[in-house]
Amino acid sequence: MSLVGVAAKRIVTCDPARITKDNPLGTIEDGVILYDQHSFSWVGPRASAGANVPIIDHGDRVITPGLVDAHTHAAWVGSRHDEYVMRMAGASYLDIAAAGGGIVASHNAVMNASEEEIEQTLAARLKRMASLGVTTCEVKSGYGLEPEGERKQLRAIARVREERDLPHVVPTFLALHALPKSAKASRDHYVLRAATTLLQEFASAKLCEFVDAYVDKNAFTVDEARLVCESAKKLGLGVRLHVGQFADVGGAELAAEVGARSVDHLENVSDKGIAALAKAGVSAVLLPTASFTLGQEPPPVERLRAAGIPMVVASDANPGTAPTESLPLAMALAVRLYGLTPAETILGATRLAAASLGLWGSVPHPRGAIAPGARADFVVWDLPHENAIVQPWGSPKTLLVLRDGVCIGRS
Ligand SMILES: N=CN[C@@H](CCC(=O)O)C(=O)O
Repeated sequence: MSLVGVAAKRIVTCDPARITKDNPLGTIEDGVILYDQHSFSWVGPRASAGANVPIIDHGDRVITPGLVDAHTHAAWVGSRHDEYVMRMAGASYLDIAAAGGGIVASHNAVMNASEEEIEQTLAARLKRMASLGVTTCEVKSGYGLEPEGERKQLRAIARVREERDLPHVVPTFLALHALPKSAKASRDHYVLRAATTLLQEFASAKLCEFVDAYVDKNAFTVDEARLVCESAKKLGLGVRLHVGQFADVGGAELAAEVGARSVDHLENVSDKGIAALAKAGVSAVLLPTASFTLGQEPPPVERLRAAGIPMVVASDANPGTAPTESLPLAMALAVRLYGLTPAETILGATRLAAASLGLWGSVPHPRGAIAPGARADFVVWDLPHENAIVQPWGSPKTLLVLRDGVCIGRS
């Protein structure tokens, strides 16, 4: 495979080998990247680059690793704009659910859609996400709720995953999201089936790499989620959990106990929960677009930072609480509403997000940073500095978005 090169005024590598106190993103001024249609082969200052590779010069622009969106419900169909109007008129999450909105509304839309419709809608959505700089995207099921619905969503995700001109997709079986009407009288059976037959079926068909459960007041209990987490671990799947979006019911402690990769949301968590997460090395996936939509207080960022918990920033793309496809919007809100620094936010939407998905670390070709041997996923921004990425532009500012060394988007 032939090597090509790009140069720019700033190359933000996010490579831990280059990060120092004074250079928190491992940025190379006036740098060059050499890559092929798979991975990076060399990164460094222009003055040290060899002369025998063609180099495209992007001048005064900034290049970063491709963005990694580590929490999305992107395989949805339909729209819930009516529920946003209800929310703005004062209805709560529970009022909306009681009126047939919320997760159940998206469940009905998924049940009425064909696998092809879900596939096409997801592919089109991922294409738009790519134009915003996303090169890897976690996608959850969780609107199917019934076995056939979950199967349909996961199969649609698997088909989209094969497409090389879209972001790399990491599929998650969101096993416990809401109780469908059919299961109201048989909750225990519903949970047990998700944790046993369904999980085994989806794992052996390689339809998921992770399992997820919504552990919260009015959702699922710690004991119910534990059943799913333990089966997932036996099957070699990773665990991510929705925790503390509305109330602290002990989800953080469960995540630590089962060695989850991430706890997501985390607006409500105790000091004990934070200490357990830190000890177990669990990442916190922060979802500022959801708490912005719901008008909630931010998660305890100061306490998470002090405990040394890796903070990931994700879009939570879903039609209800985070009606957006934009990870850059979530990044802007992480800075404006949560008080993350721009550097924390950029790391949280690249290498730390990749690590929470098992894509950084001791894997053959990691994603999430610009470093020799890593997958050639990067973005040439039509911006002069990485700090401009976290301003609320509301419009894409990418010049080129490459996954595995191939262009998958531009604005
Ligand atoms: N909290 C649960 N799940 C989603 C909301 C899904 C929905 O409202 O459709 C979330 O991550 O915010």
